[in-house]
Amino acid sequence: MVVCVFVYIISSIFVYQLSRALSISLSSFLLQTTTTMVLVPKPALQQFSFIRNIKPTTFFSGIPLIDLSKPDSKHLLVKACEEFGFFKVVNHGVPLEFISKLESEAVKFFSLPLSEKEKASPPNPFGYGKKSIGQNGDVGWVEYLLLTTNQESVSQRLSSVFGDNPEKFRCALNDYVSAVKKMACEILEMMADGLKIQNRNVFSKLLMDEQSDSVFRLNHYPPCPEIQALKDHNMIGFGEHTDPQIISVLRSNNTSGLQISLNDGSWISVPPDPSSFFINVGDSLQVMTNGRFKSVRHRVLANSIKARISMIYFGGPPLREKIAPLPSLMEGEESLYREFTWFEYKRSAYNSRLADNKLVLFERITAS
Ligand SMILES: C=C1C[C@]23C[C@@]1(O)CC[C@H]2[C@@]12CC[C@H](O)[C@@](C)(C(=O)O1)[C@H]2[C@@H]3C(=O)O
Ligand SMILES: O=C(O)CCC(=O)C(=O)O
Ligand SMILES: [Fe+2]
Repeated sequence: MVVCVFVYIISSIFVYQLSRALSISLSSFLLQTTTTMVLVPKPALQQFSFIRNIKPTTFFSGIPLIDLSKPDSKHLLVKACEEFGFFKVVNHGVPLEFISKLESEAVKFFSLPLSEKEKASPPNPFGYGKKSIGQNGDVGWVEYLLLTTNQESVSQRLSSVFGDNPEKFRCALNDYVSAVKKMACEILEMMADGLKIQNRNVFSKLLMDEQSDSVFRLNHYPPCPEIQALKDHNMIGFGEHTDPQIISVLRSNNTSGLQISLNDGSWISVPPDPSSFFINVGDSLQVMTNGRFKSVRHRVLANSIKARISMIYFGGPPLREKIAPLPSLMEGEESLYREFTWFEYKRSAYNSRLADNKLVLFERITAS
């Protein structure tokens, strides 16, 4: 009893201190972008989510590393998708020039005054967004640009933001997306080989389809100096989730923040590497492999000192495509999921919160 009262008092003091720490930061503050310092009206930090750090951030050294120039890598690839649903690739063949050109366009865009960036709002389905993620109440310490990879439709709103030279942005985007899509298809073909599937295009053809519903995203996480005062707390930049598509290809600058969840539910920090790509298995690939590959739960924590910029290509199938476990992978197993179209899944995923398990609605109820 005495212990309970003591714990209650201590935790009340802690909650009070934390809420004070957050409310102190309610006046205006400087938001630093990578190139400029701008005075912005002070966001109420209480609106953001925080997580408690159990131990200081240590980088995980066990992230599978796949060298795409080695044909043998297909077995390592399969192992990585089964164990982590996540791996890093080197010798990827994407020209560094394409990466740096798009990164500098992204930095230029995010350094614009808010009123200019907001000309490309709202982000539904494509455009500029800030703080709000999706349409169901999720928030993060992030601003972003969501784009379709369909070349013709980089929207008019973006052209107005890129004013004098929208072609430069469009060109950097097209070069980057084409190269990354090619790499994603090579990876998917190596996966199919590694899984001994006869048709090695079974996954890649979905991204190659003219109607492929793929998305591209630029995220900018400004530094948040105020979290330094919180010592054992971190602010969420992008809340935990799995990506709904088949495969996601992520590249970031040299700022940390990305974490993935392991099978035991623990979170590990991914050391940033601007010259490599990180690959996530998405929900749709989990279904097509009947759960053999795991779609990885991941999140991004805000950094107190440095801005993080990430660019992610989400390779998705055409809307009409039926998604179901591949018969050749079932080997007498029961299907864990009922068949659905990508349209159905996307609609359901986009009606859910970031952290929700979106596949649960599509699982088959088994007899046991
Ligand atoms: C809260 C949401 C944002 C999201 C749509 C959703 O309702 C659930 C999935 C989210 C996600 C995660 C991966 C990609 O960043 C994204 C573009 C996607 O396809 O699914 C986002 C969606 C979004 O930001 O609109
Ligand atoms: O910005 C990042 O590093 C990851 C963001 C992410 O997971 C997403 O946009 O789906
Ligand atoms: Fe993601």
